[in-house]
Amino acid sequence: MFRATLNRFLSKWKLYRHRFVPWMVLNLSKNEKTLRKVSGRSQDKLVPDEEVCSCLLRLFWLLHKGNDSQTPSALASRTHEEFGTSALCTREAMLRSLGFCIERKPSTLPFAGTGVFVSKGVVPKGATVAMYPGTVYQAYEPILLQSISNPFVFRCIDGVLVDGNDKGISKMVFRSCSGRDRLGPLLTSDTSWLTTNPLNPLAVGQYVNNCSNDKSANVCYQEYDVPSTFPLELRQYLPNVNYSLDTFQRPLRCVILVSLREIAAGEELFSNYYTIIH
Ligand SMILES: C[S@@+](CC[C@H](N)C(=O)[O-])C[C@H]1O[C@@H](n2cnc3c(N)ncnc32)[C@H](O)[C@@H]1O
Repeated sequence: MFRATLNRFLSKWKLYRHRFVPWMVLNLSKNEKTLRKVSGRSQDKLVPDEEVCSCLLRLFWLLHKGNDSQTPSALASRTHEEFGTSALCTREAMLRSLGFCIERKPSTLPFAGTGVFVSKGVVPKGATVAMYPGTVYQAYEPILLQSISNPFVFRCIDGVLVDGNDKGISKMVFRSCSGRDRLGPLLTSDTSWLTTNPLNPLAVGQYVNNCSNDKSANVCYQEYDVPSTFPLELRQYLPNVNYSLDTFQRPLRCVILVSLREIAAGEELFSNYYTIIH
């Protein structure tokens, strides 16, 4: 009995420790060696930034066309129920612009909670399948409090952290930073990923589970720094925000999930939590 509980705790810890900031800091160099061994190509982008950008723009323009009758502040003040009725439209926009839909459902893995599945269409190899939403912290910024018991903190290769937790203090921080950065009535980030029906249907990447021996990775993480040329009116669909105002000048870091092979409808997405991205 005690042994079974201990084993359960140890296997949970093995998955969580890669998201626990003090552990990450203490194991940085060791991790990077392991990660390089696991991923083999820790430095390379699978898909060029231009391709990622054009895919996001295709989806965002379509979402925008559906929403342009409403002001950004009206969109921001929508209730969960109103988002619920528009979930169909956002999925329709995703299917039309990308050729597939994804959604959150109970994972096929026992005790793994929620996972992300392809629900319609086929994901081709090298497609932008999801985005990792959350507050972006530079390596020197304070995140210890937010990271406690938080399995959603993602570390990029340069030490930048993305907190994709949609609950508690993480949720409050995201909302507050997003409100701070709005330009008059114009929003520069999307807070609806904190609800059950994100306006940007890609913004569920934080729920992708880790691969295992019998469920190999079909997606991997890749950094995408939003260029200054990214249309201002479409920034309201980006599910990331900088923690500090002094980082407002640098390109916003987004993390996307790229398909490693063709993925059919019904399949669950799995990443490798060890994979370092660039
Ligand atoms: C970033 S969250 C992923 C979303 C999570 N499934 C949920 O419902 O909140 C990471 C956590 O999911 C669970 N998890 C992820 N991959 C798993 C796996 N292969 N087996 C068991 N649990 C897993 C672990 O609890 C881990 O700490």
